[in-house]
Amino acid sequence: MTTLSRLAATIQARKGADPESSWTAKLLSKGPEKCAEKFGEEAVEAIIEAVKGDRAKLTAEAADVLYHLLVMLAARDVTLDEVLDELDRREGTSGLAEKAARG
Ligand SMILES: N=c1c2ncn([C@@H]3O[C@H](COP(=O)(O)OP(=O)(O)OP(=O)(O)O)[C@@H](O)[C@H]3O)c2ncn1[C@@H]1O[C@H](COP(=O)(O)O)[C@@H](O)[C@H]1O
Repeated sequence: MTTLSRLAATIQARKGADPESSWTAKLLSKGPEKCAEKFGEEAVEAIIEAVKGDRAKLTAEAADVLYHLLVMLAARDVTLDEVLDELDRREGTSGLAEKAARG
């Protein structure tokens, strides 16, 4: 199992858990909208560090982004495997070719 798939499994296991027992359970208990808002906040924090160019802070913020992305997906019952399948489907297709095909 990769780090990301282990984290996704942990997050999945937190669904329905006592909100007082874990940060993830607490966030999930607030609903998908709150999870999405939190993801947005973490993404903005990562953007700020990317613009500033601080590698260590960007690394930490990127970890927050990945965690909060997985929580947001779990809140809407989208699995990491579904996202990875979509990436697999795109593999080998140039981004430029895909954009051109869209017209
Ligand atoms: N990777 C993470 C992770 N990254 C960030 N966070 C938490 O996300 C929160 C977001 O930070 P903020 O500073 O934005 O939060 P805040 O200011 O306290 O929150 P607000 O009041 O602003 O909403 C922090 O409390 C972090 O601890 C995480 N919490 C959990 N995990 C993973 O999830 C697993 C399960 O955690 P629990 O659900 O807490 O058991 C852990 O073992 C980790 O592997």
